[in-house]
Amino acid sequence: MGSVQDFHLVTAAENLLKNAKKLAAATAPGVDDNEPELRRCVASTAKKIAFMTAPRVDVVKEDWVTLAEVGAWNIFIEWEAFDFIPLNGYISIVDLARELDAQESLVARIANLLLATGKLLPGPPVASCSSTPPQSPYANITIRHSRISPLYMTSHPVSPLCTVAVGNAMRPFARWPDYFDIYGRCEPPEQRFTPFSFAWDCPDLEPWEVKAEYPDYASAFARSMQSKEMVGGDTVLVGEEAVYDMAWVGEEAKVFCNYKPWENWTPTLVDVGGGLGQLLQDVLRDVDGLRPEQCLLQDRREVIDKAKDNRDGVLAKVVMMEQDFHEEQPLKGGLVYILRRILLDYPDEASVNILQHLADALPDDNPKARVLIMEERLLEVPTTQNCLVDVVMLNLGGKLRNEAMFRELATAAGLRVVGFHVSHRTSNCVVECAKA
Ligand SMILES: C[S@@+](CC[C@H](N)C(=O)[O-])C[C@H]1O[C@@H](n2cnc3c(N)ncnc32)[C@H](O)[C@@H]1O
Repeated sequence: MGSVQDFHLVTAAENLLKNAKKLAAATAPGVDDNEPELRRCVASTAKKIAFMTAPRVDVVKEDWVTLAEVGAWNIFIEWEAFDFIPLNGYISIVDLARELDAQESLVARIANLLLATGKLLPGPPVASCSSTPPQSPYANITIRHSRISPLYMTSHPVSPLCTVAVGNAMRPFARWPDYFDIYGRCEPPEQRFTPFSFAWDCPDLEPWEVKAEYPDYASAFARSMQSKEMVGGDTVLVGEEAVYDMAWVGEEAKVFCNYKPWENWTPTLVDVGGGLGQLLQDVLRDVDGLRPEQCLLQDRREVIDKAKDNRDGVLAKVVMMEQDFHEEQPLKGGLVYILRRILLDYPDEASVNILQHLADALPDDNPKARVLIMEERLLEVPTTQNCLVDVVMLNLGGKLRNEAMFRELATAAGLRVVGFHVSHRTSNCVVECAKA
C-alpha cells in the first residue's frame, strides 16, 4: 500500500484520471477481460486514494464488511445459489429460497449484503406470479448477476478457489487466538498441529490427511489447482515468455527413449504431487518432442484415482501412480522431476526430505537431469497477495521462500542450484537443480 510519506493525493488523483481516460477509451462497454494491466493500475490507485483519504475508522470498519461479505458469498457458493441466477436474467428471492430449500427471509438478508456491496445487482420488481405466495414480503424482489458474481458459479474455475480461500485461510485465521494460546506464539514447526488442522478439528493430522477426511473439500481443492487464475496456474513453459524454457526437455526426450529401453521403463519427466495432471497437460501441449507415455504423474491415492477417472486427451497415455513424496522415489533415473506448488506447503525439514528423495533418484550418468521447483517466491518487497499466500502457507505449516532459502534447502538435500529463474510479471520462480 506504500507509506504515508510516499503518497501525494493530487498526484495520485491526476494519475487516476489519466489512466481512467485511457481505460475508457480502450474498453468496450460490457467487455471485462481486456486491458487487465490498465484495469489493475486504475483499481490500485483508486484503492490507495481511498485508504489514504477515508476517515481512519472507516478504513477499520471496511474490514468488518469484508468479513461478513466472505461469509455471505461462501454460503451461497456452498448452496450453489449463484447457479440459480440466470446469466441474462434475474430470479426472485422467493424462487431462489425455494430452489435452496431455505427460509425466504434468511436468503433475503444474505442477498441484501451482497446487493449492498455490489456483488449482486437488483433485478426489476416483478408484479406477481402464480408460483409466488401473495403474502410474501419478498414476492416482487429480484436479484441478478453483477460483473463479479458469475465467478462464484460452480462451473467457474474461480469458484473452488474461493472455497479454498475460506477453508485454508479464513477458517484457520478465525482460530488463530486459540491456536497460538495452545501451541505457543511460534510458527508451526511441523505438519501436524497446524492452524489448518486445528481449525478443521483434526489437530494431530497433516493438512493432506485432514483434507482426505473431508472429501467435498478435497475435491474443491483438487479442482482449484486446475484453475489458471491462481498463482502459478498460468505458467508459460516454452519460448521467450517462459520463466524457464522447457523446450530442451523435448529435444532430450527424443534421445532419452533410446537411452532407457522401454522394457526397463524409466520416465523422462515425473510430475511429483502433480494433482490431476494440470501441469502435465500444459507441458505435453507445449513441449515439442515429449510424448505422453514418457511422462509419469504421481500423487496421493485419492487424487490419482480421480485423475485416472478423468483421463482423456493428452493425459490418456500418461503413466499414473500413487506415490508419497515423503518416501523414497521408486522410479529412478528420470530426466526431469518437477515439484510445482509443493514445497511451499512444508517446513524446511520436510522440504529437504522431499528434495533428498529426488536428488537420490537423479541419474549419476546424465548431467542434464534436473529437479525443477516451480512455485511462488517470497518477493524482496512483498505485495499484499504475496503476503497473503505466505500467511496461508503458515496455516499449513509451510512458507514462501526467496532465492537464498531455496539454495539452502537444495544444498541440504544434496542438490546444486544451477539456475534461479524468476518472472518479472508475476511472483513465480523456477529453481533449477542438478545432482550435487
Ligand atoms: C498444492 S497442490 C499442487 C498440485 C500440482 N503440482 C500443481 O501445481 O497444480 C499439492 C499436491 O500435492 C499432493 N500431495 C500432498 N501430499 C502428498 C504426498 N505425501 N505425496 C504425494 N502427493 C501429495 C496433493 O494431493 C496435491 O495434488
